[in-house]
Amino acid sequence: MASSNASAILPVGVGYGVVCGIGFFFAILMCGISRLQNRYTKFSTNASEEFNTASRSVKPGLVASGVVSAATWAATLLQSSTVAYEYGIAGPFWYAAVATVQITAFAVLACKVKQNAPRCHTYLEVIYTRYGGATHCVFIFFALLTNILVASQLLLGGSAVVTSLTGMNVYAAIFLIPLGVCVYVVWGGLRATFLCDYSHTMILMIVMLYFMFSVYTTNPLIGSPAAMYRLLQEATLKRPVVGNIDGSYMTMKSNFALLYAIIQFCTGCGSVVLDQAYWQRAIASRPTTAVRAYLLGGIAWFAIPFGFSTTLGMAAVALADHPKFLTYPNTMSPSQITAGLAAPFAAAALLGKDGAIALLIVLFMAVTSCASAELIAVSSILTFDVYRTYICPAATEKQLIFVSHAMICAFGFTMALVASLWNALGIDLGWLFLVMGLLIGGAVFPVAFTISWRGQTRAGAVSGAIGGLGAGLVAWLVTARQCYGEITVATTGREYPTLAGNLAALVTGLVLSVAVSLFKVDDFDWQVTRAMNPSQSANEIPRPPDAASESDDQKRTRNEKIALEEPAKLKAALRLAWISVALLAFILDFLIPIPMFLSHYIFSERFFIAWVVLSFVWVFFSAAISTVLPVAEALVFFKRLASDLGGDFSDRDD
Ligand SMILES: NC(N)=O
Repeated sequence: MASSNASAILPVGVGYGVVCGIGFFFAILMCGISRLQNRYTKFSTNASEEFNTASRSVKPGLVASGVVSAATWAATLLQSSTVAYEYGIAGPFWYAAVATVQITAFAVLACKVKQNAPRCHTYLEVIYTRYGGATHCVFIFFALLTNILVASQLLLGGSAVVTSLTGMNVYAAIFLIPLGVCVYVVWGGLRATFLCDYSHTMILMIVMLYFMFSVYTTNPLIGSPAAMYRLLQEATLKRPVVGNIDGSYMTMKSNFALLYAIIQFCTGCGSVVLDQAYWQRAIASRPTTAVRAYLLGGIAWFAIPFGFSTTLGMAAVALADHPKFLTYPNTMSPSQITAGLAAPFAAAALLGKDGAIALLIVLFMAVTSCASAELIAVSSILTFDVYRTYICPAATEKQLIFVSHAMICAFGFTMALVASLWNALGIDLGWLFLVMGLLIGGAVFPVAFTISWRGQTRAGAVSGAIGGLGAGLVAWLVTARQCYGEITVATTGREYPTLAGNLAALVTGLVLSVAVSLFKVDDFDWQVTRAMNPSQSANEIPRPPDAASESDDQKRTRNEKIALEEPAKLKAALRLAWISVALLAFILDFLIPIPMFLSHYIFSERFFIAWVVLSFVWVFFSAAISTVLPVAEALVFFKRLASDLGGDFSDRDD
């Protein structure tokens, strides 16, 4: 089980300090920011449009930072390092390359939702409007399943690390991590999660650079790319990688890394397309900038798993038999590997207690900022798709806000409960990550087609989702039984069963939704979904006219109206999205890895140094997109806020 604390190198108080102290620090900070927002801007957190969609006004830099944050799970840091430890340099590259293309591909859906349902709150509302209640309920199931799997993975990964480094009780960690997050999300809604995303991503970048500079420039145990290269060559001789050419850690010719990439592709399709958190960021952004935000966010996110695990995952390989490694004289056990402990153990070996604390902080930032995105996403589903649709269609603004708040708390508790259940059953992060795609993959294409293909029928959508789930489960269990003779947690978490299940679910969902729809193809009129929620602006609580510079806001509203009325702009954005995604997929998923795979290339020392330099450059570029761009965009706002605050203080002095 992941909760072993034999290797705890920090006192238990540090675990509680990080989880409670930092959690509540951010809760108080975000509550203060929300008060400033209510006082000095026209956006009130007491309006449900603002609470759940940030008034669809967020600029692309902040959305990009939010995309980076929503996509940065515990797994992004831990699982990517696990695959570096298991498969060598190919693991981090495939992890980052596959998921980056999926995140940027969401730009296409972001554009489609702006074109075809510009006033929806959730993608499920589009399904309800197009196909009615029964189909809606089927997809609510898949949506909530996705959120529960993603959110419980966060807590499972986060708590395993806190427990292993500090000895903190694993259940205490699972329940305390979401507590502070619930407080600030209840207080500030979606805009608070964007601001929190921003601050957490900035800290994450700083700590990541701290690790990178230590490992590759100063640390006495490694200290340079050349030393890392030498240690990885020694590791190849002592612990060659099965399925890699010459057992080398320094090659893209890694059969199991390639298998992993396919599983990652299937899992990632589901966790992007079915996660309301991604749709929410598209919905929150301005129509004409949603595409840019997703392209920037996806490209920026690449640096996180790539940079982090090319550093700490590879350091875990290099130092696995060093006396400072926490498992010395043994190497990591299979359960420690699959729980995601390669990176924490490497951090502790490299930098002792400082490294362990830095790792705890960076992981806590990833877990809490993604948890905030999940909380507000689920709250929107339960508020708009369950409460307003089936329980109280005439709900007032006050009722919607009350339900949103209650659902955030309810989901915070539920994610902790489910994570505790996984932990009690002995299921860890690695298992959940590989299995998730086969449970949700069937619904991926039906959901994507709902917003993008007028021909998909209700029967096509439902049969694709349910048929995909059935096919995924059967392929998974049958393969586990056939390959390993029994169905256990261990055998069902292996590569071949999860590969079979993930592929079966995704492909069956695609084939059934297309084939069944073509049987009696639909000709849906997008005007129906474009007309959804027509009176939303009437729900907004008006802010006092002197509370903000109305001229800016009026200008923005006018621009957005123009954008909505100018389909040509959205068409151009869609073309940009398709071209960028195709180009990125070609470069990252074919041009770079496949020739190296086919030619069985093993990195030379110079090539490895260039690879490491690339990871540094990408992390700096990513930091600029996700931390500098949002501030640059908001300079005008900050100037106005400073003058409003100055005005208030001088009024008080008078
Ligand atoms: N978001 C992921 N796949 O780490």
